[in-house]
Amino acid sequence: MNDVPDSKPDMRNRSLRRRDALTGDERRAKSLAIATHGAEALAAEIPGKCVAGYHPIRSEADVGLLMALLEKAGAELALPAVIDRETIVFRAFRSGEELVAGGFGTRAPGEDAGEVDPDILLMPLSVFDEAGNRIGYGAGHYDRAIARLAARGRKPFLVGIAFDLQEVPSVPAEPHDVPLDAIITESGFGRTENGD
Ligand SMILES: Nc1nc2c(c(=O)[nH]1)N(C=O)[C@@H](CNc1ccc(C(=O)N[C@@H](CCC(=O)O)C(=O)O)cc1)CN2
Ligand SMILES: Nc1ncnc2c1ncn2[C@@H]1O[C@H](COP(=O)(O)OP(=O)(O)OP(=O)(O)O)[C@@H](O)[C@H]1O
Repeated sequence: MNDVPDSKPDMRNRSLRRRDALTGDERRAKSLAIATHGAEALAAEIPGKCVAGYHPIRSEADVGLLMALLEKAGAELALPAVIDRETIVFRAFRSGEELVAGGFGTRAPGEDAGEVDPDILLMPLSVFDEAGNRIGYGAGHYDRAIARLAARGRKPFLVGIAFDLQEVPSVPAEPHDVPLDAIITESGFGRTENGD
């Protein structure tokens, strides 16, 4: 046996291969369960809060229904838009509003939508562990957005969104990585040790 730790890209590739192998029906059923768990856990504290979700790409969990439920519970919504290779911003959004190409295959509100600082980030994950360490797609977009919000004194509640099959025993954390406060999968909503 060897004790060499897995590289982040290897862990990401393996996890994304498992996620890609889900059927459309499985993804829809699991996304529905994620919406139910997320709405139940977050609805009470949501009125007036700004929640940034995402428009799914590749085989990501679809948080469209969760966003709509949170909007109904009183949330303002936002979606990320890529403005350059290193930077995403969050733009205000209402369910059903038209979106434009948002970079990297994503869809986002256009430039005329107001830029907002979210209170809650629903973050798509490639890989995660129980402690709330995560790997995204490797661009550092979310890490930098969180650092930028922190520099303005904002500390959004970070909620990872993934399927159970994306969990691993341990994700190697680097100094710039900010751990998740909570994780929602099809089996439930769980706060991590950071999210108390
Ligand atoms: N749905 C969704 N929207 C999002 C993100 C996301 O992860 N998911 N983002 C999260 O930051 C930002 C966009 N950044 C992205 C950065 C890279 C890739 C991507 O697919 N990159 C590589 C794959 C890398 C790999 O497989 O190792 C590619 O282009 O193929 C996608 C989005 C904001 N919006
Ligand atoms: N706060 C930051 N400031 C500057 N560079 C950063 C910051 N956070 C991450 N980066 C850079 O971004 C790159 C990708 O980081 P990492 O591998 O952690 O991506 P990731 O967590 O998969 O991406 P994401 O945050 O978009 O989900 C790295 O080269 C890293 O140095």
